Amino acid sequence: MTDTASHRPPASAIALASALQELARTDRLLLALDFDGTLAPFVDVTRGARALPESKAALDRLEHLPDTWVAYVSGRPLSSLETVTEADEDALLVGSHGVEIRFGRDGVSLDLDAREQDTLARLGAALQALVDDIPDTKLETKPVGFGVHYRRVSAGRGPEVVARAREAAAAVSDELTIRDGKDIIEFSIRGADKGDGVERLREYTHATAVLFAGDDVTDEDGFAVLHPERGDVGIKVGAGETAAQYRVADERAIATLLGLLAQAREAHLKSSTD
Ligand SMILES: O=P(O)(O)OC[C@H]1O[C@H](O[C@H]2O[C@H](CO)[C@@H](O)[C@H](O)[C@H]2O)[C@H](O)[C@@H](O)[C@@H]1O
Repeated sequence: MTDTASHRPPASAIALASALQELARTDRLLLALDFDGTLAPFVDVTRGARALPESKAALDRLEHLPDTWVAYVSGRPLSSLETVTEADEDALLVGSHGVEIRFGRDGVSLDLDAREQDTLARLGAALQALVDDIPDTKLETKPVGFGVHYRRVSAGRGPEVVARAREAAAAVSDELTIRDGKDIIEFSIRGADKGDGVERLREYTHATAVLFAGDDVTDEDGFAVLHPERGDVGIKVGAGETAAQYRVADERAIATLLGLLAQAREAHLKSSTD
């Protein structure tokens, strides 16, 4: 097998603990975190998802420390991300897979042109007709696209939903960005990705090292822009091929790591002011 980043087995737990200790000592630390499947366990009702309390507590500690930023990088629309993260108005949020950005009180304007608005309207109509026709599917409307959810569809019928959604979308436009997620297929009229979001965050915070964690295929764009040789740390949550250096089992493991990182960062900042 070729030793490309995505085929290399992620390093051990001991190596990860040591990388986090090193990360805690960086001058300007950015945590850029995927939400669903990384901080929050999956649930049927999308607006009901919340970060595990242990993760939320660790992130609250971290975001109150000097030279430390916590950002959420998600496929969710910003409005939905604001709700589920319970973020305050200073939060750093990247929504819609990198298309929507809200850094603190600076808003975001998408300025869709007439052609984009038309494509969006026709795409919405086509996918709405589809979910109306397939029981237990649901359409999620996003500022630049739509997600067809099929978590509640009976086992084994997912591929059929995906195939029919692809077909319906293809009839509208052949220029869509298509993302297969966990029990969701998404179509977007704009093509930014989570890597763009992480890069924007890095520029905005002037971070000297970045932690990015994610569970899904779309998070691979985030791992791809990391620089491990400069101290960045990428953590894949769960199974699947990845370019991340490290892997953990689930959201609970992420909560534990965030607690350890908060402790190490607090200790480092305290020792540098003593
Ligand atoms: O980038 P993420 O923060 O991981 O967001 C990815 C998608 O998350 C949401 O859908 C997923 O979570 C739902 C709630 O647990 C679950 O019901 C669904 O099956 C999952 O696909 C969100 O609704 C999507 O917009 C995001 O793209």
